[in-house]
Amino acid sequence: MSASLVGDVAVPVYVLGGFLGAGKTTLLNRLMARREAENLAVIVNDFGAIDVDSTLLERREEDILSLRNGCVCCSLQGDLFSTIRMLLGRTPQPEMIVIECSGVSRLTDMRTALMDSVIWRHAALEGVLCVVDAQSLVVEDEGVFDPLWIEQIRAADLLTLSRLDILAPAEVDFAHARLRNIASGTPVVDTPEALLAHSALSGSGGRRRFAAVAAGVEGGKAEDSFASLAWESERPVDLALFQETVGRFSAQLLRAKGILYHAGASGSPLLLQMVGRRASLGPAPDRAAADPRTRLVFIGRRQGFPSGDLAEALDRCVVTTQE
Ligand SMILES: Nc1nc2c(ncn2[C@@H]2O[C@H](COP(=O)(O)OP(=O)(O)OP(=O)(O)O)[C@@H](O)[C@H]2O)c(=O)[nH]1
Repeated sequence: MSASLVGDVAVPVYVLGGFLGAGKTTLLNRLMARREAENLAVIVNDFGAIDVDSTLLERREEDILSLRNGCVCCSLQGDLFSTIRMLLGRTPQPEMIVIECSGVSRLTDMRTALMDSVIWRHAALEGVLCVVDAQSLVVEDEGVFDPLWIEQIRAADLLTLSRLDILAPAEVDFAHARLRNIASGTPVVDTPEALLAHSALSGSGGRRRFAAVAAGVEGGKAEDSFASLAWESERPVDLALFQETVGRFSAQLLRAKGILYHAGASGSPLLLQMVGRRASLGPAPDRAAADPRTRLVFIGRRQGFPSGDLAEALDRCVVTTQE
């Protein structure tokens, strides 16, 4: 790294991780809304080939940098370092860099990557935060928890639960208890305010703690166990047929998201969000109109991922004649 590119004080870096659809982007939006005045830079990593997350972030475009089609913890590590270097070369430098990992990033690998001796001196990892879907903690059997999900939870300095708003009080207690079983001793905070006040995110304790908890993890790249399909269309889709198609494939998918242009009466773009079997179609953010095409990403386990069949079925949803 060229000395002329960097300042004297290391820029703090925060890693935001969590499994597919856990609520990372939602939380980031909430955190950024509370730190509006600051000169934050956000690096968003989408596992799929289409960048959906930066469309969903309510922040000035120049603050958000997108890395897609892989994971920043492994295949996109070189791109991550180049992006951090580029940010450090800005005048003024960002006050803080937040990296939103893809849902299949291994957080221990992120720690190791960011401990690179040169990067560390100029962009210092202050804390790793993991968002955990409380609803999954409540409804899933412990035996089916994904090993990557467990790894992400255990690698974090700080945990936060999402979807508490849709759980009953007893379920919230149950989710907390289950989380303590997986990662006893790691602090858990429930609100953005508490998160921002926490030492692991305020620069007062993260680095020391970080050094203490860094640990190796066996095995190949986490992303090798997952596959994604990026599907785009210039023409609108038939909404009913699309919904039926996604429903049919949902058992083979872990996550789907993106912008949908349909042939319905209003024609305004929709935002698809599917996490596990839970799917919703709501109004797309205004900035989606800058790129008036349907652009969707589907993610599942590599084994048995229905890439070809799903792409063909989606192609059949495209409206070819005016009805
Ligand atoms: N009710 C409720 N819904 C939430 C909460 N957090 C996230 N969601 C919803 O869960 C879906 C996925 O949220 P995202 O924030 O996009 O999740 P993500 O972890 O960024 O997803 P990936 O980057 O694709 O892994 C969206 O439909 C959100 O609106 C929450 O605290 N409560």
